[in-house]
Amino acid sequence: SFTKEQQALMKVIIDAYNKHQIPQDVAKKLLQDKYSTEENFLLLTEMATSQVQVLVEFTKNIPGFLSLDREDQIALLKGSAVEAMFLRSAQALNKKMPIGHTEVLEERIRKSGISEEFIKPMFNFYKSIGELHMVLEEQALLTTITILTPDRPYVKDQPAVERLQETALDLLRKMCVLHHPQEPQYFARLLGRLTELRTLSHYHAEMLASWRVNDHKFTPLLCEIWDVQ
Ligand SMILES: CC(C)c1onc(-c2c(Cl)cccc2Cl)c1COc1ccc(-c2ccc3c(C(=O)O)c[nH]c3c2)cc1
Repeated sequence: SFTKEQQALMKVIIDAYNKHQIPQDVAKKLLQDKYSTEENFLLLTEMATSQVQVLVEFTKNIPGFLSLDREDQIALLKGSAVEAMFLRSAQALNKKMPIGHTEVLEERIRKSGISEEFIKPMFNFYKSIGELHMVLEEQALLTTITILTPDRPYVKDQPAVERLQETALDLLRKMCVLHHPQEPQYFARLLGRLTELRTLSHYHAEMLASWRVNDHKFTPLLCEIWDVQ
């Protein structure tokens, strides 16, 4: 059973997760009929930029986040942006998006100039997330826990971040027991995805480098959060 504080925390996180979504008009652009590698890259850049804005707004709603040292807030956002976007794009690809959206997003990711060596682990991850059949609360808490990772580069007050992350981990553990009573290992499986996210984050740094070699341009927001250009 959940304490009063845990119920309040879950409500705040779920409301923020539902409130901060990519605007429909941006998501709809995925359906336009141009499928060149260039066009796919431009659309994905627009999605990522919109997703980062959504991520910043969501993060500001995490109880305790705005009380952290300001520079640590930036370090946590920069350190978790790629992982949070893997989780969000995984949920988009696995949820029954409006007809055709899922296939279109997958198609554009596969044909955006990402080399095959990264496509494989990326779509294995998407599949492994889909197989978990997470409920919304688990998705929102897993994203929260990823953002509140204490050992990101340049975080000064790690214990303060640890305390916030532990609160979210306690809540996620109970959520897993509630929604997956037949699977005592479910919580451990979810945390295993966080390890896979770190690996993907390293692949992503190489993806960025290879896009840049081919003179692909990113938006100012992405350049800032990914320290490129
Ligand atoms: C700069 C570009 C080329 C880039 O670089 N690395 C990655 C990238 C890639 Cl290719 C894969 C994983 C992570 C990253 Cl950062 C990307 C593209 O990133 C994204 C981010 C997020 C979405 C995304 C999210 C939600 C939804 C959604 C819903 O919620 O209803 C409906 N449509 C959605 C689309 C798509 C693409």
